[in-house]
Amino acid sequence: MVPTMVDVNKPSSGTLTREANLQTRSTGATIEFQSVRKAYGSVKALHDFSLTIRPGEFLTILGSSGSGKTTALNALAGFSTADSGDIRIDGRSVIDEPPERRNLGMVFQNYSLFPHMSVFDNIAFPLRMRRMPRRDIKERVERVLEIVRLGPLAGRMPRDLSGGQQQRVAFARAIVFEPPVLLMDEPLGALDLKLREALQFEIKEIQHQLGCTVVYVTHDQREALAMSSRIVVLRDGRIEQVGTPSEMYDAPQSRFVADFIGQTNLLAADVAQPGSVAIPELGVTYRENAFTARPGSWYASIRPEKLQRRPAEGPDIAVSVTIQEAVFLGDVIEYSARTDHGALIHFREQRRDRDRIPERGETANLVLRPSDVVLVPDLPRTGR
Ligand SMILES: Nc1ncnc2c1ncn2[C@@H]1O[C@H](COP(=O)(O)OP(=O)(O)OP(=O)(O)O)[C@@H](O)[C@H]1O
Repeated sequence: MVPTMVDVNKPSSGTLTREANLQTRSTGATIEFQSVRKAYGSVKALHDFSLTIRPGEFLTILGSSGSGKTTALNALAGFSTADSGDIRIDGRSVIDEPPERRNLGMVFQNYSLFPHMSVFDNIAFPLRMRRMPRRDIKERVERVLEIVRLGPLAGRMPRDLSGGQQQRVAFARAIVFEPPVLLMDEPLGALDLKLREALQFEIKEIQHQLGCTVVYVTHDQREALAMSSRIVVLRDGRIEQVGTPSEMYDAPQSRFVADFIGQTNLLAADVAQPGSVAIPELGVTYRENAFTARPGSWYASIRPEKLQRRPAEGPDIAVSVTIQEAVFLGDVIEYSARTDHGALIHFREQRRDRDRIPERGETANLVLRPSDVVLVPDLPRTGR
């Protein structure tokens, strides 16, 4: 699929020279999905998918296996045709255009390098397809090799590279023609954790410099939180929530998102009247002044770091627990504990010097602020 990635008819606008300062460039395109639908037989892979991605945004499509992430990306790339709806890049409908005319850079999980070409030739390929003069090709490839820190390996063949290096080459090849949009489908999925984290950082840095719009697909919520300007959570082909990483973490709008992004404690909660909340498994009832949830059944989402062993103050909620397990993670200790009302909850503490770690069977008093409890509805699965 790689040879068809580039638009041979339309050379890229800017020319990257040695003098070019990448940091001043901003070439990202606006992408609009308008009511895109796609079904495979009776499976509705994407329902009425509408989303506007802003120029230069790093937008991550996050969801579990089968939620429709790749379907959305493939519709944008042109590898599959939407059943209905429109997709626009900078206002221009691309829905009837083949992939090679959409001018998108792409990186996939399986590096898909040309095995018979050197690193240099792999990266030069999109430029040769565009019939760029030789000297310009050399300049650009060398510059991009520098960006991905592979200069010394220009002459190597892909089989002589590590997985991380191969993925850097794939990335270099995707950005060498300065596409206004870069699509990435689980690009780091095959790499080990340390390398993945290092490359996450590098990709972010480079995207900042290039200013291109990135649409990134992953099922890894940590990766989504680390990299994105905004995240779209997909569930069964529908958008469950769109927001910045901190919005998704601090203000999930459903039980599903609260559970999917980060760790949390989810406990049944009853709102008797606006402002009065009972969480029976914690044995607490409290008032929340700034609170607007309708009376009825909700879930309380409480992040583990919000539960603290400290004296209660003012309106704080106090919960008495018995420690079950303490997991030592270096700078942080993670605990599981049982409340006096039978619920298993998790809390997390920064470790300070010489802190004694409570042991299994010890009791502890945990405290949290009412504003740290996020009430979320349990939206049912909608089905396909
Ligand atoms: N070519 C196809 N034929 C039939 N069903 C398909 C096809 N491609 C995808 N599907 C179905 O559409 C749904 C969405 O698939 P999609 O590949 O978009 O999910 P995904 O979120 O990318 O999953 P994963 O993380 O596993 O790649 C799934 O139920 C899948 O089985």
